[in-house]
Amino acid sequence: MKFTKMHGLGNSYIYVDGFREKIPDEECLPDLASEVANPYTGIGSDGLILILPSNVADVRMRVFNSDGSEAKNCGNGLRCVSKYAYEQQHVEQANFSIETFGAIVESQVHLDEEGKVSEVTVDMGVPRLKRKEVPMRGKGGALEAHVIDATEPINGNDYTFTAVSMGNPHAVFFVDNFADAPVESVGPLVEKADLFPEGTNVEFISMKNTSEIDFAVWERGSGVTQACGTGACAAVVAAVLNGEAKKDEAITVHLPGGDLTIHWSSKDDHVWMKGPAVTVCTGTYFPA
Ligand SMILES: N[C@@H](CCC[C@H](N)C(=O)O)C(=O)O
Repeated sequence: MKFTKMHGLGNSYIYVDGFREKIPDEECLPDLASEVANPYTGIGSDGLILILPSNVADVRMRVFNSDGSEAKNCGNGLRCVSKYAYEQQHVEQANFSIETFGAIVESQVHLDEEGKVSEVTVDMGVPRLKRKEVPMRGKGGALEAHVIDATEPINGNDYTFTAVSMGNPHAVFFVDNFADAPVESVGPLVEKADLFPEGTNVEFISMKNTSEIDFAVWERGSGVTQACGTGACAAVVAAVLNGEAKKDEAITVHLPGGDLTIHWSSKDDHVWMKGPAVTVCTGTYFPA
């Protein structure tokens, strides 16, 4: 199976081109994702992404985490899929659409002087804020309410966070001491809490000022990663909802792997993400 390894700020996936390659049977995909992600016996990545033809958009993206679970969205993946689709001429224009699990997003590639895609802007759509949309468990009217700076019990302790869906779920924690953010202790505990029927990605953020955010993440299905594009969008949404940042202002999110520029537009409520996409290598993988 031919593959391309790409990363967005160190959040790396193995990309398989379904326009050219026969994609393995559906039931094999979770195991394949775990296998290719393994740094010792596989290629090494945060998961697997399929680039596929679409009936409703120019390209379709499917994302599998390194534990084999399928995710509904991936911001860094969208930028890498955009670079791949443009450079491999699956699309002809610099602006095109990508089908994700349940949504269609618009992407625009930016070229360097050699005509290669260096950066990509993606319209990440409208954040979903209702408890039932995240999704989070709750009763009656609470399911319609937003979860902003809310304190919820998890495994007998109280945790305060803001919940945002960017097509996938995020629990965003503001931390005072960013260097000591409990990413590896609180991250997995919240990821798998019963409160989140589909699990959640968990972000720890700290405002440097009103236009810069320090960011660390525990990703659902992959653990600590260098970057999470949807997580960075959720962080900006959480910052605005908590009065720490403003809509329509470009916010720089400092992730472990580098910076993303995000803004939440008041015009149409859409969140926009701009950042790099990088090709690491291509090769042939021999499935077990
Ligand atoms: N790294 C991604 C998100 C990948 C999926 C996520 N772990 C989930 O299960 O929702 C990004 O850049 O957004």
